[in-house]
Amino acid sequence: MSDGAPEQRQFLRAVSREEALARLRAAFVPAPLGVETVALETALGRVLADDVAAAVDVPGFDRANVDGFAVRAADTEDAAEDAPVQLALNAELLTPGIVPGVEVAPGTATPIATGGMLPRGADAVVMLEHSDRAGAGVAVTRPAAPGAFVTHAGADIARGESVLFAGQPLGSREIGLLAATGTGEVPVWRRPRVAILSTGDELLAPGEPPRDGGVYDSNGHILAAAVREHGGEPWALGIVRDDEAALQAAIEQALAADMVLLSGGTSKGEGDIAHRVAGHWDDPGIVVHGVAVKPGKPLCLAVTRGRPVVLLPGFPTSAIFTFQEFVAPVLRAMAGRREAMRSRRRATLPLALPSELGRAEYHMVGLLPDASGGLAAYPIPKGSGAVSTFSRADGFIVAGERSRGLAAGSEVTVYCLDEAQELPDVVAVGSHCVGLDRMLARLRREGYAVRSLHVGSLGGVEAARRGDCDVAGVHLLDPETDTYNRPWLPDGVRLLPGYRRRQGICYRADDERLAGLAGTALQTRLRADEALVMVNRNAGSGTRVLVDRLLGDWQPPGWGVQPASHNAVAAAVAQGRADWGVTIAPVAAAYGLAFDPLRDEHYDFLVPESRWDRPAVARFRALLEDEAMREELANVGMRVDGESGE
Ligand SMILES: Nc1nc2c(c(=O)[nH]1)N[C@H]1C(S)=C(S)[C@@H](COP(=O)(O)OP(=O)(O)OC[C@H]3O[C@@H](n4cnc5c(N)ncnc54)[C@H](O)[C@@H]3O)O[C@H]1N2
Ligand code: MOO
Repeated sequence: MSDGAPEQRQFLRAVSREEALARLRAAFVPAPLGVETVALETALGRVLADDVAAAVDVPGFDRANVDGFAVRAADTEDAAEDAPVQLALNAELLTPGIVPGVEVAPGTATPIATGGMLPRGADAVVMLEHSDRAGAGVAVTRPAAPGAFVTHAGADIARGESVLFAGQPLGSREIGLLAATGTGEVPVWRRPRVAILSTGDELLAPGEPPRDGGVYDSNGHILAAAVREHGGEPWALGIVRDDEAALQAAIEQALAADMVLLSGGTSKGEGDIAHRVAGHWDDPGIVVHGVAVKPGKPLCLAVTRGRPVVLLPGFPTSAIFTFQEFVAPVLRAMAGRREAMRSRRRATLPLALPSELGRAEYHMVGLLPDASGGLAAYPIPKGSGAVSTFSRADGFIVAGERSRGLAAGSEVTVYCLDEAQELPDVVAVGSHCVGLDRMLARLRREGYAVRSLHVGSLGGVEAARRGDCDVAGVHLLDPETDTYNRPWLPDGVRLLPGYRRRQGICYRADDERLAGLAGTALQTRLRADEALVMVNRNAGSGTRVLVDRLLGDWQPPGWGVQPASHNAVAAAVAQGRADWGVTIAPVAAAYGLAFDPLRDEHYDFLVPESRWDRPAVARFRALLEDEAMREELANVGMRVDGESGE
């Protein structure tokens, strides 16, 4: 473009994951960066750069394994309970660390402690329990075979034996081995230094006060921690503004590292400048821009001055997912580590999962033990723009480039992100609610292991039907019967009445057009003033039914804006994108908005019959009757008094 407008370059042809990895490897062959020697105390997590052979035997001498007497086995051959063999005691006591000075001659014995060094002449130890000490002698009541209760020198680790090999990551167990062989320092691979930059004018460092339009830099921090987990040394360079010169300077500084990671600005928007900076390099510079995977399409892989420079997408789940899939293997190789193998599990997919043709789609899932002893994989319905998607998932499933999606009930392979979860005492799924959060927090404090997964009300209904959860929190309004939740109750599932959340109209308390108005007066004003903009709710939500009733045929300005959560409505009003909307009282309060009640929404729990009497579920049910709990719920705006469930 010539008019000064930012250039909008097309992505290079989006390549497959395999092709992207192959191109990167063609331009950069990852290898360990050099050796350094570190003290054993600081070796945890490092990777051995050389084999380590034992310089000593372990044990270093023939060692007694019990408290007793060092003897010649042959002397004890005829010993018996009723015919003990008498041995004369030598005048020394062999505690650990004492080098014996007296030979065990035939007919004699030397007192020895566990860990003591066997003296010349002795070839066995008689346990204290099989002897009677009498004056200057000892009566042995059981024969000892040669070698009894003795560990010979080098039996544990022999001098010269290789105890650990190059490439071995050092955990506590390896450190124990090294210490036992007297190794005080170890050769390890140098940790690759990875510079990490986050780009975007909107970014705030965690700890800074929030501001309108601000976004906390989560990518920089999750990446730094992940770099460390894979054996690198993060070099956090913080936030760079969307300014080409500033970014260029920051990258120049960052290239002192062994690898550079940037996130944000990979896509095609006007502020997306990172790839433009990388576009100037030709040594070889960008090798991949665009990968046929979701999340991660805009990933950009470059190599300059012999270093990989990776431009990760700004969306948090895309950023960390592409880091794990494309960058971590390279980083590990540079750290001297092998590629990590993800453990896999088979699971059933309870809900259908549509998928785009042409991109391999990675769907994050939460795993729940199902009724038949297997696992159910619940897709986490937030997209790659969400931070919580990757951070809360147990693993992911893959729908290939040619897949249009997976049917409900499919058997799937789940690639696990973490090692096995603790088996929970109580599994809560469904729609998220701060009231439920408080109840689960209480259960946790009481010692129950709680697992909660936010899969929406309909996901909750399905989980309850399949028996994959203990309680499913739902708030579904059937407009035909004007009833909450009960119409969705599957066979074999009970309804546990929960609490009610007051719904009503929210507006800014300082909006002079509305201040102080309530009830009919408020609604009349909303209709009268055409400058007042509403924010609607998504079709299918219980709140939308309420909004539709409130509006009738009227479609005020803002009607088309239809977010899917109570919080989004309150945020739109608080931030001035709209002037009023319908939300629940606790959310309106959290945003400091005025609130005029309309009716109550019922938030209830679906409990599979088979789980009703489980101790944790019984406790959960009891909590709804508990005075202190009710007070806590009331404090966050939940109404637990009176009838519920209808
Ligand atoms: N017209 C198109 N738009 C987009 C496309 C496309 O193909 N055509 N691709 C979409 C996809 S897929 C992704 S993924 C994103 C990637 O966007 P960018 O890499 O350019 O990232 P930004 O625009 O800078 O930010 C996106 C989003 O992420 C937030 N962000 C950025 N950095 C951080 C950080 N360090 N910590 C937390 N959050 C961060 C940022 O505020 C934005 O909300 O592009 C789509 N668009
Ligand atoms: O492909 Mo983007 O990385 O989905 O979010």
